[in-house]
Amino acid sequence: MVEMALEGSQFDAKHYDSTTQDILFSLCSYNTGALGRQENFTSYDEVVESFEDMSLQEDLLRGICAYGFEKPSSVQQRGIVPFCKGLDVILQSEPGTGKTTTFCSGILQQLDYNLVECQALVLAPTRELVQQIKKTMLALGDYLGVKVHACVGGTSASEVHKILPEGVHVVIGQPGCVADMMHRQSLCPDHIKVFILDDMLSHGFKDQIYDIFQLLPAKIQVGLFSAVMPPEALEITRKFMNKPVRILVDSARVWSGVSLLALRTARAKDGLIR
Ligand SMILES: Nc1ncnc2c1ncn2[C@@H]1O[C@H](COP(=O)(O)OP(=O)(O)OP(=O)(O)O)[C@@H](O)[C@H]1O
Repeated sequence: MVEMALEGSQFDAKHYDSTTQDILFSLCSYNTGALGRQENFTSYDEVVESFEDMSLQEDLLRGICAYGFEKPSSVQQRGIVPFCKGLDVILQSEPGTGKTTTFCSGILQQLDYNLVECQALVLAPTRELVQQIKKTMLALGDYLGVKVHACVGGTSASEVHKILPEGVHVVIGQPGCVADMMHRQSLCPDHIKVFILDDMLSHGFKDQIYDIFQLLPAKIQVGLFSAVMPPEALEITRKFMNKPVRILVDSARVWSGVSLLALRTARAKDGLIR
């Protein structure tokens, strides 16, 4: 989680260089040749300009509203609905543009709250990011009663054994810690139906990500959220994703229509400003 620009002024051209374009292009053309280029992707152009029109559960809408969000960012306008429909999603946009809120909403909408088992697994590269995602998930899911466990390096095995039997809906963690929990069978993957990689691909965790994929159920929704799309993204898409929706949002208009007050309220709640 980084400080965000209120005026959308932080566009960093290096995130959108020709390599990115090449990778997105190769994502399109994988294994299909020019004629079948779109076959490996789901085309999805819908833009939903208000949270109320996204067919979200009442209690999720209440959580979004209580957090101070009035209008979705461009990323959220394009990403929340396909994610809620269970589609695989690749979403690229710069930090601080609303990606975390997008996948948290998508997960919260799809959980079965009568089943207290881990149904969604989120991987993030750092302890701080894991804690921030947990905070957002708990805040948005407050009225739904979501149970979330953060799994970061340094958590003792006995602590994990204490927490997990009480039941969770979502586990968010650093990859080493999550892999360890799964190998020790402290975390049962049988009910996991959503798997998110948040900002993981530029951090060199490929082997751990592959390891975790092998332990997950075969039929799973995958979301790839990142500011950059390194070549590993192509490989993950080929191996593990099913006709994903691609969303690439230019930062210039990402907060268009979102009030300064809403942004300031959310930033204050996130501890980014006083
Ligand atoms: N619709 C909205 N209205 C107002 N504020 C919002 C909205 N969506 C997100 N925010 C706030 O904007 C900030 C960035 O949002 P978020 O964490 O979802 O972005 P991100 O792209 O995941 O960032 P990062 O990549 O740095 O984790 C947070 O403080 C969040 O609370």
